Amino acid sequence: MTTSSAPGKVYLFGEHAVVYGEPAVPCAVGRRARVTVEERDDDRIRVEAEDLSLDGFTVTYGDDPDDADVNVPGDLVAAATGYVDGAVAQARDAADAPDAGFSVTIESDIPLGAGLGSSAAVAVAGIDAATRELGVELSATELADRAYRVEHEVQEGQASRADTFCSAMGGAVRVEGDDCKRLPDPPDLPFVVGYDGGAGNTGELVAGVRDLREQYEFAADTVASIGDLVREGERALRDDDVARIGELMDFNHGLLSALGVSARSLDAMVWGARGAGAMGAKLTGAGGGGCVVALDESDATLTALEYTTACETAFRAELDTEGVRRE
Ligand SMILES: Nc1ncnc2c1ncn2[C@@H]1O[C@H](COP(=O)(O)OP(=O)(O)OP(=O)(O)O)[C@@H](O)[C@H]1O
Ligand SMILES: C[C@@](O)(CCO)CC(=O)[O-]
Ligand SMILES: [Mg+2]
Repeated sequence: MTTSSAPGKVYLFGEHAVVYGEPAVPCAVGRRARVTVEERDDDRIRVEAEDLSLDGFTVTYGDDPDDADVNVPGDLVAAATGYVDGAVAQARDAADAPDAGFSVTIESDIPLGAGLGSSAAVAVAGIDAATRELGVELSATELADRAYRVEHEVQEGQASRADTFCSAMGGAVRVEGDDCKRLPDPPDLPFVVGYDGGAGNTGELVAGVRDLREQYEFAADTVASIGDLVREGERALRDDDVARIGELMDFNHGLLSALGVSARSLDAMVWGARGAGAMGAKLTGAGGGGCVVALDESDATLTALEYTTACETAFRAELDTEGVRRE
């Protein structure tokens, strides 16, 4: 039996634009998905996940999708297992064990579909645990690449390397196309996260921006403007200028909102944070619902979010400098 964990992330800047080759800077945070894998005597996959919004599920399936033994409504099986299935396929490929069967258990404190990179964390930790269970040790770079391939497939070709590279490496990273690098650990960024209890579907939200970008030149210009903003944000990071980082986060939220990926709840939390004196606040990840990230050294934003109707829970998040971890 083998267990690995990997962190979730928040975006300082650049989500969605990074899918079209612009730069992005996500930061790993101290919320993790833990995946335990045990090889089976048969070629079936059994997935047990207790932390899903579905109040947990157990799914056992083989190559024939009709023979799945599930305790969740059938239409949720793909949603619940897509990334795990992809991770298993990558592990079988890496270990040249096409018929390996696994029992997979997932525990996670990363809310699903909330913009904190739960899919990337599950994919990274799942590939690492399954390959090590088969006696293969992959580097963090290869794990990131294989996990990217999972997201790219599940999201039907609409994924960047940002989430999975960040989850594999930890810390703050810069991703632009295939160019992925770990940045020097940024200054002490006082992250506060607000969560509306909802979720967005990354594949659908990314498709919406793709369609806008194809339909309107000014939408493509908006995506390019996010790229310019990220390059300015990198200068602010190098200068340890947290106030300017916050200003750019505010601006980034406005551009994402123009691209249609914010939501009433996310805007309410962003304005609640700003009203409390946060240095900056923006949605994080795919959007559509889920989380916002704000910068505030005081507890004012945390308190303001707790009293914001749209916010189900608010919490502080710390930069996690460790990526995938062998438990
Ligand atoms: N604890 C878990 N157990 C099993 N599958 C999970 C778990 N957490 C996430 N997943 C998988 O990841 C999917 C959510 O991924 P999605 O990309 O839509 O959101 P996210 O990664 O949380 O947010 P974002 O991509 O915006 O950062 C779930 O539908 C499920 O397939
Ligand atoms: C929306 C997006 O940019 C980030 C999702 O967390 C998608 C991706 O980069 O794969
Ligand atoms: Mg995701």
